[in-house]
Amino acid sequence: MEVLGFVCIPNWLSILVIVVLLLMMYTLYKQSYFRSLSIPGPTPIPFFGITIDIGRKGLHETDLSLMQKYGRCVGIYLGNIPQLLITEPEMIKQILVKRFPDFTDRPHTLEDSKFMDSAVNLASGEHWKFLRSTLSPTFSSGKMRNMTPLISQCLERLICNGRKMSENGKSVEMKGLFGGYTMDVICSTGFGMEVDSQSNPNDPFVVNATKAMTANLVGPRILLAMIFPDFQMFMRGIPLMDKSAVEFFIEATKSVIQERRSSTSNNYRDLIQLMINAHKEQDTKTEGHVEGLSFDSYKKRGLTDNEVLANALMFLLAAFDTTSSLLTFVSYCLAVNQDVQDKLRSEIDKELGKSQPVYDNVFKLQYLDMVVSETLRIYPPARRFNREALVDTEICGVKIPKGLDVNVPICSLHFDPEFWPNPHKFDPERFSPENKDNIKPFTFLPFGAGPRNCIGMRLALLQAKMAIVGMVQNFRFQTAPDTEIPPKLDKGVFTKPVNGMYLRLEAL
Ligand code: HEM
Repeated sequence: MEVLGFVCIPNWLSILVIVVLLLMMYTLYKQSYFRSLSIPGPTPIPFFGITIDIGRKGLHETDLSLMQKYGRCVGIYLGNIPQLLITEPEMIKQILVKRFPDFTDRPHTLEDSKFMDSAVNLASGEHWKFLRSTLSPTFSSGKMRNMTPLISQCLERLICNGRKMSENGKSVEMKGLFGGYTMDVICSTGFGMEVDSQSNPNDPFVVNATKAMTANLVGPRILLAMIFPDFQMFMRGIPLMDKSAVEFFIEATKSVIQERRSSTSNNYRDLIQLMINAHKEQDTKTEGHVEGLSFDSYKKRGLTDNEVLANALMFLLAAFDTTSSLLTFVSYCLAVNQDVQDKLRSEIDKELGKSQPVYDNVFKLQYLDMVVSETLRIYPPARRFNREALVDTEICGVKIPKGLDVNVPICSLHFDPEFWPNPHKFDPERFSPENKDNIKPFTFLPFGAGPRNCIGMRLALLQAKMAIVGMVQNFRFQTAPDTEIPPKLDKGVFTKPVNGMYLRLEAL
């Protein structure tokens, strides 16, 4: 191609320049979204938005500094995907509770395969309503009480393992120890399976759960989806989660289902049995989500095979890392705050002595609840959750267009000095009966809020509280020379110690 009659540019170069120009126009157009809504936020880097910042500083630091600089309602771009970050309690309340019908769904940005759309955490509209109401009874207080003996067995193994590991006086890696306990609880309460992953950290359940949780968030699939959100439908076949790990869990779940269907016993009380009971023989080949199908029609249709599998997998993934992280950080906080540990041990001694923690006594321990709450404030296992605006709307004077991905950055809320004086200080007294009423509603959200909050909250708290009581009755958590203080944290969505959590367990 000739330019001005004398400069000759090769055709490939002209095409390249045109493509680059078109891509620039695309990204500039996408990244002008918040300007037109007059929502403040950082100037995005073309194509990447603020992803480079997140990669460098981590999600926690990035979210915190954005709130400090731009206020409680910030517009950011994940690549070219606009996301609204909200830390204004009144807005959060409106979105999660008061105007819930306008924000029922989670956005399908960076979504996984079609298969996982049938999991309750990703499902939408009437389909979500049907799944949530079918699965919710598994987490009722009656069901939790029935699950207590199963959890007690796992706790006995935890204590026994703690003793073995601490015998040589060396430090113990707590995330691994509690990971095994959490996995055992999930397998027995979710699948009716006895798995001793605590004695065997190489147990395939633990290995595959860890693999499945480590979604490749810097892989080409994610980068392309962030830069070209309009073309996501062409990327859906490429799974986010490790394929072999997902296949492992699908096969394990299928064999439990097969066993149960051929069994005549009706003694099973776990999640998988509840789902099997909600499965109807007719129409099992229908895809999970059916456009336009009403709640009543879903109920009539029953759970499909895919829905049973997807929700079994979700149950495992949602429960494993979150609950084991909570336990890991509680043990760390008790080791570096010996006065708090002493006070907790006194409460346990006074209320329970050496008797076993069970459903009816752990929820009565007030100081235990204060310690767990303060740990969840400083180390919320999940750092963000989100909703999608289903209509064009306005909340507290902010225009929110249909389709916008609205995020609640939990850490920013939990570290806001206006709501939490001296926010970096570990102080369970913030949650004492006298102080609790001063906590501003919607500023403490480790489990989210509203009709779409964490479905497993009660189970997570039960198994975590039982484990803390059991451990404090039998050991003193102590720091060791290899304890990292403060722990270096993972930069992603989940709060975990990057270099493990090494503590000494002094047997009592
Ligand atoms: C300490 C442990 C846990 C923490 C901190 C946690 C935190 C959260 C958060 C922040 C959300 C988003 C809530 C919202 O959008 O309002 C959530 C949702 C969810 N969690 Fe948990 N979770 C934990 C344990 C569990 C367990 C044990 C299970 C399952 C047994 C579970 C299953 C789910 C599911 C299915 C959802 C999606 C609910 C829906 O979309 O309807 N979680 N969790």
